[in-house]
Amino acid sequence: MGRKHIGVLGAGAIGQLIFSQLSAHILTHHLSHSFRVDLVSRQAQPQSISFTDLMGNPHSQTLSLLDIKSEQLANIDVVIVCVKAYQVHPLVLSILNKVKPDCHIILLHNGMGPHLAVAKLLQDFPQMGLTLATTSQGALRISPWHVKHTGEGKTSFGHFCGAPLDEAIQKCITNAIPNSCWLSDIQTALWLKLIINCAINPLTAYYQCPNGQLIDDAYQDEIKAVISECVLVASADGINLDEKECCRSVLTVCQLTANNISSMWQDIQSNRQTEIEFISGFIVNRAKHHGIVTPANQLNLDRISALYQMGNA
Ligand SMILES: NC(=O)C1=CN([C@@H]2O[C@H](COP(=O)(O)OP(=O)(O)OC[C@H]3O[C@@H](n4cnc5c(N)ncnc54)[C@H](OP(=O)(O)O)[C@@H]3O)[C@@H](O)[C@H]2O)C=CC1
Ligand SMILES: CC(C)(CO)C(=O)C(=O)O
Repeated sequence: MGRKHIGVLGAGAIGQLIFSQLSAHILTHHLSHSFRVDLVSRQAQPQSISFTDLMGNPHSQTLSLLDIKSEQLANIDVVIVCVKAYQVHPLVLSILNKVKPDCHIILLHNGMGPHLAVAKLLQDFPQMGLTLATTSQGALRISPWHVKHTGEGKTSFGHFCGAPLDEAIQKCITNAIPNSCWLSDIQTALWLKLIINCAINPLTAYYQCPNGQLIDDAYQDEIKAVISECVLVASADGINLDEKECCRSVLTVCQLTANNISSMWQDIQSNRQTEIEFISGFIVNRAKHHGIVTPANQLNLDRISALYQMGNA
């Protein structure tokens, strides 16, 4: 096997975290003859990035950084796309003709929907394949090139369509990322994460509270209504989830991340575009497709869209 080239696309919080984990693994296990990892960015290029681990220890990672427009994209065997849900489709569209004809694409983001559009794009690239992933690791970008690992958590990967990912690369990725695994059924894991985001993100952004506050009785009716609608839509989409288990998972995440400011509340605070269209919006759209009504998710979609518009008026 020749040296496999992994490109981490998107030098944000999660992209820098995944890049740091992969490059530390390749370095400490002397695997640089088999694997190379580059962070692919559209930003000006520093020599190194800083990474603060969960214990608060600082690390400096020599950066192997490619410009998104570089011709070296043509050497990449697999790209791990770590951008916001609304950035996925334009980014993938912009690289498809630049990477290897059999390049494998891994999407790692919150929310759901972009994979369907990407799978459509891949119909014109029959040698390519698509893997989907979800993570509950936490990362915070302290400055453009300094990311802090803020929470450990599981990362799951699974095949979606096209050619499957080379097993040696799969193994390298799961060995490098703590608590990560390859699942035969990634869809159920993605739906569960989607439901957690539908329940927590819009409510914390609307009520302007940390995740832990949603444990209060005052929020339980709203949370249950959101989850109940999501489970119904998931079932219509062929994914069977237990409503009570979903409620327990949401509660557990609120407890484990009690002091977290959800990504959606952070986005609203900074007047940044949110991922609401791919969280509550995905549920509302799939519900319409199946003729199901989802007033609780529609309310969250409307509330967050209005908050974003107010912030940008
Ligand atoms: N942060 C976290 O703890 C967690 C995040 N997630 C999810 O992971 C995904 C990524 O989140 P996060 O890393 O926090 O987001 P960030 O906004 O920090 O990172 C996204 C990065 O992608 C870059 N980017 C966007 N479009 C392009 C493009 N066309 N070409 C090159 N680079 C591009 C952005 O560049 P620029 O800086 O120039 O805009 C930015 O650096 C989201 O879906 C999020 O919800 C999931 C779990 C935890
Ligand atoms: C799980 C949760 C809600 C943690 O904050 C998250 O994924 C987010 O903030 O986007």
